Amino acid sequence: MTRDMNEDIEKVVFSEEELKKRIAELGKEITEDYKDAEETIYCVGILKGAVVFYTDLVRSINLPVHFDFMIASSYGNGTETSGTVKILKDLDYDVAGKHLIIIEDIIDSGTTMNYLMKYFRERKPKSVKLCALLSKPSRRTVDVNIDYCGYTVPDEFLVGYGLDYAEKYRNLPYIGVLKPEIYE
Ligand SMILES: O=P(O)(O)OC[C@H]1O[C@H](OP(=O)(O)OP(=O)(O)O)[C@H](O)[C@@H]1O
Ligand code: HPA
Ligand SMILES: [Mg+2]
Repeated sequence: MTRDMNEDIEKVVFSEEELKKRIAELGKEITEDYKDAEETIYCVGILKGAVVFYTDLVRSINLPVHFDFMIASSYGNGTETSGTVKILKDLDYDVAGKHLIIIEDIIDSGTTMNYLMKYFRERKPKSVKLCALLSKPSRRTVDVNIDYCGYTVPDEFLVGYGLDYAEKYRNLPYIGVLKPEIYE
């Protein structure tokens, strides 16, 4: 078995350079939208998938923001959602009256974010918006409103840039499609 992850990739969907450019645009848009906000802005990353996108995005937002994270998981080791969202780590802060920007890697079936959005709204923030790098609308089973979306993607299982298959490939610097023999 090779240790070179690149050999498991059928095609690159978004290169490192493309991601960098698009994330800079998202950061600029967010900076503009929140430039007059008076209350604290919390950037909430949904671990583990969002970790790579989160660190790049927050550095392209030119405003003071606070960091917080949730750990949520629903996929286990497969390519299909289990349908049940497990919260493994809650927010650290009381976010009532604050602005929340939820940062997520991908909205696929929508199960995770539909569940988490209800959870965030119950915490009575001043506002809550969602920034997702990727959206796969063809797979949606529940509605999710995405305020800032990096790219709309077709129905393919993607890896890299935080996205995993059975915990692997998260540290690829680009987003790609796995060769079918890897997960069949
Ligand atoms: O729209 P959905 O169908 O719910 O899929 C999207 C979610 O699935 C993945 O997380 P996963 O549960 O695999 O955990 P991870 O972030 O640790 O990879 C991904 O990071 C999203 O959080
Ligand atoms: O396409 C995907 N890749 C990795 N993890 C995911 N979780 C939901 N969709 C995906
Ligand atoms: Mg996730």
